[in-house]
Amino acid sequence: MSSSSADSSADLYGRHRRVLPDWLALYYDEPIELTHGEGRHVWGADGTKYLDFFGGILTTMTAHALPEVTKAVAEQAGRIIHSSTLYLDRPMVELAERVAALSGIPDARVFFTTSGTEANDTALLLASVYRNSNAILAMRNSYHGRSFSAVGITGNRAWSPTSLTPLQTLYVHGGVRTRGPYAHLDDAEFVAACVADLEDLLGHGRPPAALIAEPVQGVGGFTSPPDGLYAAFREVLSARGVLWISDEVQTGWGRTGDHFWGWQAHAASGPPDMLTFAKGIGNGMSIGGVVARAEVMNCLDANSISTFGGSPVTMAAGLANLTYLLEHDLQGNARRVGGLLLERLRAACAGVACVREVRGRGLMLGIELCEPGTDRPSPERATAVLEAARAGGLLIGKGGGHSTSVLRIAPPLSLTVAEAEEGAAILERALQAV
Ligand SMILES: Cc1ncc(COP(=O)(O)O)c(C=O)c1O
Repeated sequence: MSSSSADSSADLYGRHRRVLPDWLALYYDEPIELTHGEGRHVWGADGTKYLDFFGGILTTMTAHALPEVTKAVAEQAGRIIHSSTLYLDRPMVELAERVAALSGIPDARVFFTTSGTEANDTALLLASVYRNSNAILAMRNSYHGRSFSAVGITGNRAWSPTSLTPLQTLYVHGGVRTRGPYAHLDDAEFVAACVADLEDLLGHGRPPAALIAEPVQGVGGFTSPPDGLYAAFREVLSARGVLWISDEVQTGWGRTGDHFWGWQAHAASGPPDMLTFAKGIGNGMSIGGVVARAEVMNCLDANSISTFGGSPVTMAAGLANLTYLLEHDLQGNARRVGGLLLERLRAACAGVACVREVRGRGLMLGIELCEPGTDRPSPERATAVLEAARAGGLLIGKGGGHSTSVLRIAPPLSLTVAEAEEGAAILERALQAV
């Protein structure tokens, strides 16, 4: 079944440590080697079955080993694996048509990449050229990827190892409602204070090309801005011609339940000028991309390609996955089962002293942990709960920016009610144990 016939997972870990970078994040004291999956479950090399509440960091959107996707990939691989953007690529055109129609962006053009990072890099390039400015506004606590430009605009120091960046970034308040200098204000006052900050920032330096924002901060710990904040920002920015880039890498494809895209929760401000996507669309195959108004997308006057972007095999996976997602209304399932799971988790956490907040939308739920009786984040407890959940047969994620004190729950969108109950019970026991 796996390379475990050659050596154990522990030996593999030793080899991993010798040949891969130290900064490559691995979960668990004894990291898990996954060999296969089915539906919402995965199996370790030692035969242990896990209920998967993190879906490969929100990439397994529909289900593990979904037969429709596997078949589409195998059939396309049997025809041609790669042709590059130099030749016509039918699956790419067909997926672009569907994504453009779904995006809500008028006169939309789609450019496919191989990751969320590359998608954001492309959006930043387009914005900079379109506006003739390399100044970018980004939200505090955000995460946008690991390229030089993307880490440069990532407002989460834990993920941004350099202050040297090709872009001039200005960080805007508002990503995190409950921490920072404005934590004591109510929502309306908070919005007003953040807008005043933004206006102040706009008074300095060169006019920014764009603001990039996640509708719900993902790596930052599944935090949503208060109602009205993004709409108020949009009003200030569009009056000055500053573009809005919605980073939908985590929030796209119905993940948040109520909406297909995260930006739709802030719909008063209309569709963004650009949106970037990745993760779930390929159900694990590497697809990323940018959707932009034609005028913005076509502003480049130099040739540009992505050798592997839009590759037929990944596009075939995307088409099959998207079809399944829509035909089975997995967004609706995320809303219903996610709502039940949220309720169940809130009940499980009531009275647990180290739980600061249980929050989220759809199947993007977070449990923030703190030192009991204080407001101090507790990354140690988050790690301990992660380990205890694993011991109980459940895989979850963690996040939360600098402190990594938020348990992140983001199962495949086909999660059943029974599985939600089962996972919540395991988590409840793990929290009690910690
Ligand atoms: C919101 C957001 N943007 C961009 C990225 C980068 O995507 P990738 O890891 O595919 O490069 C991530 C990855 O977690 C993300 O969460």
